[in-house]
Amino acid sequence: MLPALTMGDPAGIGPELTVKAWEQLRTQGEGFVWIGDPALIEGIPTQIVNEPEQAGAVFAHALPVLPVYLPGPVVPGQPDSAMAGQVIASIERATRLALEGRVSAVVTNPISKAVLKAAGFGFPGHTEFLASLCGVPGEEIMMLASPQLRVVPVTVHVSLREALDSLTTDKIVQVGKALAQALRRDFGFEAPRIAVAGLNPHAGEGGVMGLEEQVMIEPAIRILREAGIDASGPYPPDTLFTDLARPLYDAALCMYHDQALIPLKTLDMASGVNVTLGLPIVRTSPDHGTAFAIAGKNRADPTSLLSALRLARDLGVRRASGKEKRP
Ligand SMILES: NC(=O)C1=CN([C@@H]2O[C@H](COP(=O)(O)OP(=O)(O)OC[C@H]3O[C@@H](n4cnc5c(N)ncnc54)[C@H](O)[C@@H]3O)[C@@H](O)[C@H]2O)C=CC1
Ligand SMILES: NCC(=O)COP(=O)(O)O
Repeated sequence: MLPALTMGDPAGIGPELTVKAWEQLRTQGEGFVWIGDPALIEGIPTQIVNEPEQAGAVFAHALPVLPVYLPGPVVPGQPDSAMAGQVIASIERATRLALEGRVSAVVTNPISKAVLKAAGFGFPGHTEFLASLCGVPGEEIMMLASPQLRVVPVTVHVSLREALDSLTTDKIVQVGKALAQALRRDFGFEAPRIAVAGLNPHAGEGGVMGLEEQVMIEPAIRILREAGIDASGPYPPDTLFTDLARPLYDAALCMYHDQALIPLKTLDMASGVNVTLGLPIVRTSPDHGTAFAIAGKNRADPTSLLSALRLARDLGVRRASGKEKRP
């Protein structure tokens, strides 16, 4: 079974990444089925398939496409909210196929949150939309993973002010527990070590630089530890991601989006992968966005998409073997 790769924003770098991924994978016995408008694909052969099961036999000689036709022409770098319905339909179809067990995973090309919102899309991004499509709204966890670091932000796509207001002990515990479970199930850690970041400079320095560590984060760590999870901290965020610190934990639980994503992307944006934990299906994506400024210029680096496809395969294999072992 192959993963499904969604179209993403047609004016972004998704089509070019799809072409480059096909070129790299076609001789390696791996593949994917792309759900999008074949008119976006340039320079390589495409073949329309009616069912995802046909894609494996096609992949070595053409990009297999489950078609979703756009309502008009696309200019690279110029997003158009008139395309939003098809962008969303591609994600919906991939998810449905994954829930039906007909594709091994959903791998998403980047979408523009602002463009979709302008068209009335009611979700901050894929992460929340996929949880809703899978019938588990609120259980989604966003992880960014690279060979050097795994990070999970407790609060995600909200303003920094809103992130601070919405941070609670309960939320940190909920995300920490889900993270521990995913590290066991999906990443094979028997006793995962979770390093919890502080919120304030110097993790509050004993309350001199903020009280959130004492009133919110430390109690959460205690609850996680009482639940048998190897959580520790809160650690000063400025040294949590150094070369010396990273080998000491398997994932960092961070308090807000940029606390998590800045170190990951600075260390290795090319290999970073976004993984949605807490879903009944496997979903990965590149860690970057639509990169409109370079769309259509043959400058897009497919490494992150290739990493996302590889991780989707590995997670699928691990979940399948976990199921086999259960009584
Ligand atoms: N999973 C998703 O669908 C994601 C979507 N986005 C969306 O992407 C849009 C643009 O976001 P930005 O913050 O500008 O981030 P971005 O990742 O699109 O671009 C940041 C910088 O990195 C470069 N870049 C990104 N990917 C690249 C690649 N594969 N090869 C070469 N250069 C690359 C861009 O040219 C730009 O200079 C936003 O609308 C955002 O919502 C952002 C992150 C993830
Ligand atoms: N910054 C990460 C990000 O935007 C992920 O968005 P999505 O995968 O939820 O669409």
